[in-house]
Amino acid sequence: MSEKAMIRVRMSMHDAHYGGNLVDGARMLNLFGDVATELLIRQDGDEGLFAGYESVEFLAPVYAGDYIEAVGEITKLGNSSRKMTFEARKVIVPRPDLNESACDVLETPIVVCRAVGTCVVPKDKQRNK
Ligand SMILES: C/C=C/C(=O)SCCNC(=O)CCNC(=O)[C@H](O)C(C)(C)COP(=O)(O)OP(=O)(O)OC[C@H]1O[C@@H](n2cnc3c(N)ncnc32)[C@H](O)[C@@H]1OP(=O)(O)O
Repeated sequence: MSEKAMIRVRMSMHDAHYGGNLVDGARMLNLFGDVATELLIRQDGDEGLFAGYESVEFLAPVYAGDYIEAVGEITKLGNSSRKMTFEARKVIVPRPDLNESACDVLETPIVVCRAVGTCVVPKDKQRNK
């Protein structure tokens, strides 16, 4: 229906929250929020507001040092609602087993999180009618 939006971010030691430098799952929702904002700006010329998620799945662990690509697209346009799907994928991983600075680009990205959610842009703020 609409174009996709994508951001790519490296998880830092600041993002690590649990043992073994595991990153909090909420960090993926933080990325999806920025993807949603871009989708809404492209669709409506407005940042909009996130109303809610109907599903969130954490499918693989994320660690400090991983590069995460978060993508999303609008799948349904309501009057003021915009339903979206999101996917976060791990595309680069550290290789501490080789040495402290070694990293690999993954031939096949690992899907770490999927979500479906709805944002709202009130009618009077939609600028791309
Ligand atoms: C991009 C990321 C941004 C953020 O993260 S912002 C920070 C987090 N979000 C917020 O702080 C938002 C707080 N919530 C609100 O301000 C309000 O609450 C809303 C503006 C989200 C909605 O308020 P109202 O417009 O008065 O609600 P309605 O008139 O009942 O519904 C408007 C449209 O939105 C759909 N909708 C409302 N809630 C949900 C939901 N929880 N899940 C799915 N859809 C929802 C409805 O159906 C309808 O749709 P239809 O205009 O197309 O007919």
